[in-house]
Amino acid sequence: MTSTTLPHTENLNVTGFQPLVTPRTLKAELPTCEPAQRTVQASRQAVQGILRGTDPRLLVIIGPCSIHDEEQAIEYAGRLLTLRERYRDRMELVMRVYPDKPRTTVGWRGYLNDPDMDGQNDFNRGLRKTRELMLAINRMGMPVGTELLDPFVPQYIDDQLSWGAIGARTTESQTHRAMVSGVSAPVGFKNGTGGSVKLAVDAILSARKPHTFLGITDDGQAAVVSTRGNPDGHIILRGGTSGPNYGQEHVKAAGDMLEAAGLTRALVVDCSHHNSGYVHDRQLDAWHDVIRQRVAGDTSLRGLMVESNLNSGKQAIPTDLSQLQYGVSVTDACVGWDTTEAMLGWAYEQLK
Ligand SMILES: O=C[C@H](O)[C@H](O)COP(=O)(O)O
Ligand SMILES: C=C(OP(=O)(O)O)C(=O)O
Repeated sequence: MTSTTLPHTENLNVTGFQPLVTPRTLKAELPTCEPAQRTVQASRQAVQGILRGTDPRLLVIIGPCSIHDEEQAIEYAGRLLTLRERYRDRMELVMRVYPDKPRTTVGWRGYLNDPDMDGQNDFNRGLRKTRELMLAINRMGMPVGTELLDPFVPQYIDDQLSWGAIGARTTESQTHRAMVSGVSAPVGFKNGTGGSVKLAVDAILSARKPHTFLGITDDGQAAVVSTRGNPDGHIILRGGTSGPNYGQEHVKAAGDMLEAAGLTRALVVDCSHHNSGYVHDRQLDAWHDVIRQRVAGDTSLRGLMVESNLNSGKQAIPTDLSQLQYGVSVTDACVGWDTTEAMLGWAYEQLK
């Protein structure tokens, strides 16, 4: 067979390649600064201390399900910062800044993937805007936590993260476990969507070890990446298809599983997702229950996650983006600001 008659066998389903900005270029355009670095360093240490049991405070990761508007995110960060400072002797507040969203099937994949919400998927602009936003929030003094989904992304924002998460849909993925082994901040693994906590325990064990995998360098060169291992992996209980898993029996079972694996009995509970049945106000049930368990003496409960926004509920993304409602989630429904304030104030009193 001559080359002209060879069948075409590659890139049959690929429609394009576009150059990606390098991490070094982006960091040169948006360099970190002393106030941001101080926020990150202090909060990482606080989170590590809470997870390792040397800091008795409660970790609270709270904020919108997804970011879609930087001005609203900054307004939320400013309000949360006031509460962070007010409650800092009993709680370490980290803001959920989630620009990279996993989807069950398809849907808008977030500010990092499609910052203009127009289906153009301008990743270069999304990465720029994401780094710019995280830097601005850290500069204010508000620490940032995010879900790490696309394996290239940490190279662009690792220096801005106080805490990271691997989502329920990717906790079992070897790629994500290996990626976490190189992340500079503590990272929580959600239990699987089916409810399996074992997946998250396996993920912690894997991410603690050194790994070698394929990634990119700061210069955007494809590379074989070698890592040291991340000692601060932990479980995030988020419920599963069979129901919530924040009750006492589930918390005990997860703690026992960690202990049997030789790991610290340290848990974060996500009040949202299957723990709220995706009904935003039901996050309060988990919030109250878990804080009561902790106050009653369960020291394995180190942290809580809440999906909260300026305004409550959720909205579908309209074709005409000028119709978007201000401060309302475009992914999962969130509690609004008044509820957020009341939840944190109540917890502060209970944690006396
Ligand atoms: O946290 C947000 C969502 O639960 C997650 O991105 C999955 O969303 P979907 O089931 O609407 O695709
Ligand atoms: C997608 C999220 O959660 P989960 O992975 O638990 O569905 C999230 O926290 O935004």
